[in-house]
Amino acid sequence: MPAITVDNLTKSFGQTLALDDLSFRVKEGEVFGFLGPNGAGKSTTINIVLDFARPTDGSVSVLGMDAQRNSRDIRQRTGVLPEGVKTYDRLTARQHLEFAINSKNANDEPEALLERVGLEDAIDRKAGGFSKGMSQRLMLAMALVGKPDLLILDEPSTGLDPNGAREMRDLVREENERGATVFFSSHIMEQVEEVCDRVGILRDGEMVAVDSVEGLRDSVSGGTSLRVTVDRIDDAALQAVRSLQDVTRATVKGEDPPTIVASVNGSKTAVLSTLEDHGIEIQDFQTTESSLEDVFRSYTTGTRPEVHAQ
Ligand SMILES: Nc1ncnc2c1ncn2[C@@H]1O[C@H](COP(=O)(O)OP(=O)(O)OP(=O)(O)O)[C@@H](O)[C@H]1O
Repeated sequence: MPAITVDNLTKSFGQTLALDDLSFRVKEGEVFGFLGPNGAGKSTTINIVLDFARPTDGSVSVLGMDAQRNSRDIRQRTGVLPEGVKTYDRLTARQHLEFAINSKNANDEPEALLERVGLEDAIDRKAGGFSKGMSQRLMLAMALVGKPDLLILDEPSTGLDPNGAREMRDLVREENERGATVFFSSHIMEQVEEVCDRVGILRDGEMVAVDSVEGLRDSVSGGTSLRVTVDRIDDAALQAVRSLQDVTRATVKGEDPPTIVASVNGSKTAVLSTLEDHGIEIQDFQTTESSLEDVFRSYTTGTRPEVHAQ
């Protein structure tokens, strides 16, 4: 049973079509990164999953239950970090957690939870004096209450410094190892790379790709750039490289010594052996993965790519 099933979901706000017949699944036990540029519809989707907003059409089921009819039961088993941190100025960190623990009938210790998010020293301070990152950490600690089966985190790294962002990734991993399914949104591809089993890319309310980060990289043409420094190059050798099945492009940069820059989707050794077969001596070579920025850009700007889904 998937942890989240979104079927043909549509949401309009007046003339704005925020979600357009959106369908996808989040498998039980996986970390699923929900990516998209500003305004793509990530928060709208999450709000419908949590029944904070109602769909115009379509349906959502969470942990096998209908998102609208069983929202109370779903929330008991789900930890949520909503978009836009809202803490209560007059309550301390401890009081925030006591509130969350009571409402979930859980038996967690506030100290232990705050320690996990690096906020133990501020346990008896009022949240009104917290920085953005501290508030975000507190909200995250609240999401962890009751060992939820599903964690839904909307832009969890907002307001966190690089250390905080790394700790956030560690927490996601720990929770996943405990058995929780994690669904989190981000508009920064790099943030999802280390922790996500799969990534879904949303654009204008439609899913344009669902795959592993590796798979997404491979799907973008010229996924890897190979640079080969050689003693010399001739037309025949260059044409032979260009005609290889896995090579989408090959150019020569520099003269002394020349460097061949090739976009390769598969085997890189074929490029090297083809050059050697033409009597060309390889002095050095290196490969560069296309950056995740490139992948994200290729799916979210310009003309729409073919849907690449698993
Ligand atoms: N309450 C609302 N009223 C009107 N339009 C809305 C409302 N909520 C969202 N929208 C519109 O729906 C679209 C999707 O917005 P949404 O907040 O879901 O995007 P997002 O992917 O979460 O963006 P961001 O990364 O900026 O948070 C946008 O065009 C937005 O203006």
